[in-house]
Amino acid sequence: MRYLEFSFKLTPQSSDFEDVLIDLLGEIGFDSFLKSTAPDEQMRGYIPVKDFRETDLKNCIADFPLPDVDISYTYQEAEDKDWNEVWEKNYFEPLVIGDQCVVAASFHQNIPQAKFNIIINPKMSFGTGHHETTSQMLKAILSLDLKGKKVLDMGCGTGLLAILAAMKGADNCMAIDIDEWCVNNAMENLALNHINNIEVLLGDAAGLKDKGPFDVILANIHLNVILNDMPDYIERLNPSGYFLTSGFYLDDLPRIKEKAESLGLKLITATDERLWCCAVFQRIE
Ligand SMILES: C[S@@+](CC[C@H](N)C(=O)[O-])C[C@H]1O[C@@H](n2cnc3c(N)ncnc32)[C@H](O)[C@@H]1O
Repeated sequence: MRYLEFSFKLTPQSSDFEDVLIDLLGEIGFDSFLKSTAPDEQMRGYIPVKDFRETDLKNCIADFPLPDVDISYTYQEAEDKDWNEVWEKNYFEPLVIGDQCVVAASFHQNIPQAKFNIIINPKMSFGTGHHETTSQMLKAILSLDLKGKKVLDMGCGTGLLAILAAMKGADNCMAIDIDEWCVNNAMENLALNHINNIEVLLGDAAGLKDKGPFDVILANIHLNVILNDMPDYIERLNPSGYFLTSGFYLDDLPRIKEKAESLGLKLITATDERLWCCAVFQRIE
């Protein structure tokens, strides 16, 4: 898939402002980001060429919710083939969640071992475990007993969450993403981890009608998709089943909770890291 690579200059520069911009860009089709790691370095964002509409981007910047932040950008076409190398050289270190879970790439050396060892070749797909939403989802999955459970991972990205669920004993998992690149990358990652009980599909909530039901549904996407598609997800969730969701800010938890409660869910736990929230709900009706 052809991508555009954007460099965003935020003045003043701040990691929190970048997080807010990432959230907004996610809503207009950007699906991968590299935050700045040094003063004067520019944050980068990636969007499939087919999804880019400059008016959406201009509106997004004009409506930026924090006052006194100036945002400018430049862009160029990114070649798919470069990205694995960029990650490999600069960004992707193994993620270690205590002695429970390690996420590493096949090019890493001397990887620490844990109960669940996952290999991911991230390419352009979101979901190496390094984003606060993914790492909180991993921790939430680690806290559940998934033996024999049917799991749905909506917005699977690299497939990382579904892979951990399968390693924890889940059965008949399904992983779905709207982006063909992610679907291919997820299938590659399943093979790398020798997982053969996850079906990966291209699509969104509209394709769920004849699927499931599921005991556990995972959805780390973003606020608008979760609010909009939650009824379709929950229709496929078994009684007492769990809905684990992230991709939104802690400030938006009340909206997510209100929607979830209207669908017969009860909030069990909510965590937050660097403004990002992850919530675990259980179906009580
Ligand atoms: C924030 S990433 C999460 C990836 C991975 N599940 C993780 O936890 O790291 C969101 C993913 O959702 C996908 N996505 C966006 N809108 C979607 C929709 N309406 N239905 C299904 N997937 C969607 C994107 O392509 C992207 O791969």
